[in-house]
Amino acid sequence: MLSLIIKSAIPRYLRFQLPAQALIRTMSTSDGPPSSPYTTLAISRPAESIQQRVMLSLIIKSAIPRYLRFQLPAQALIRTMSTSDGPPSSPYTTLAISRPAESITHVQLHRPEKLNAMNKAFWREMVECFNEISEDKDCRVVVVSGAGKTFTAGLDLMDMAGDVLQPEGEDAARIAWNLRRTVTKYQETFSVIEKCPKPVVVAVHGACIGGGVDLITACDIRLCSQDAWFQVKEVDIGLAADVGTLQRLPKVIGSRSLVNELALTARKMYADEAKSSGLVSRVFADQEALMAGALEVAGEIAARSPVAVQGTKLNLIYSRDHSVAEGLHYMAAWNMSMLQTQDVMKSAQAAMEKKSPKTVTFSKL
Ligand SMILES: CC/C=C\C=C\CC(=O)SCCNC(=O)CCNC(=O)[C@H](O)C(C)(C)COP(=O)(O)OP(=O)(O)OC[C@H]1O[C@@H](n2cnc3c(N)ncnc32)[C@H](O)[C@@H]1OP(=O)(O)O
Repeated sequence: MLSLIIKSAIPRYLRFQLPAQALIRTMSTSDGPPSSPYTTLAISRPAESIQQRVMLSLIIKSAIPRYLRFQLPAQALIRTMSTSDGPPSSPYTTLAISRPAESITHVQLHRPEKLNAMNKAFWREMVECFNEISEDKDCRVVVVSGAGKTFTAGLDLMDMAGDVLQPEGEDAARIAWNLRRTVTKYQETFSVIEKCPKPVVVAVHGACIGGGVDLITACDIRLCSQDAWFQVKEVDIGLAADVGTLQRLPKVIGSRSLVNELALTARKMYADEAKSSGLVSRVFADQEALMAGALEVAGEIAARSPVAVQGTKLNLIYSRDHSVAEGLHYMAAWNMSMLQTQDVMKSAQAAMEKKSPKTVTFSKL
């Protein structure tokens, strides 16, 4: 029961494996029953150690969502967390999460010894992570990168054998249904990036293979280092890419012929061609410059009105998938509410005073 409470109390992407005890007694309200953030429910923990109280108090202060929180400071201390079996500073086994600067969340693919190949945990954890980020008011922009010598080697060919090669089911219909479920589930792993209202900047170094291309085409801004290469590898392993590349890449790269060539031949595309074709917007000399560049772009986004930024992302994606007339119609409906934000007045005033948007304080969204 308590483990259920703590699991729901702290966003997973900011959480690491907590001891079974939760610290609920530390919370109190003036107008409700003692030891509770509620007015109609009293919550208590009959026994707990002081150590647990101190540790959990720190975590709760940094990460607890509003519905279980009572007047806490708005600090997020992601770096203080660690797990025994995953990367440092992360509640996940395949992702390392950090906050390199205010309002920026860095999600690093983190299985460097396997070239960040996408195993079953990865497909699940990305969904959990981005769903948390979507709700995290302290995050305005996300940077995605890969740990180790390469961005990602794509689908984990060892781990996926069961799901893909030996799907369960008593007959063809049931096998097919299970496969459909699997593919749909994996599609969500990258669709969550697109659904996340916070812009996602991806920084690619080294190889970006198969599922890696699916991932980056769901991101909003793609940057790479000079050593990066991209490969729509799926035909080489006997399948049609099924988690986003065939749907999104044609909307990213202008040339349909080039998309077809890449997807049908699995040839590698190197950084310069990725830039000239529009797959990436900038190429940096090396990984260090790439990460500095990605964080700089993220910083520019984070400094602007989150109402404006998130509305821009949502409407760009909507317009990509609709006619101009439909996009304009949607935009008008969007801005009939969003133009009422204080952010317009604050930003316009800063512009009139020739000040950077970085000097303006915007409320959380
Ligand atoms: C429902 C389906 C959903 C999604 C489908 C997606 C489709 C795809 O992603 S298709 C693409 C699949 N990936 C590949 O085909 C790439 C395979 N890997 C390679 O070709 C090479 O590893 C390399 C990327 C060219 C790098 O070569 P190298 O620098 O020589 O390193 P290695 O020694 O080969 O690898 C180091 C280490 O990583 C393991 N590894 C690499 N790739 C994968 C992978 N895709 N799956 C699992 N493991 C991988 C490799 O085995 C090595 O591990 P050791 O334990 O050290 O042996």
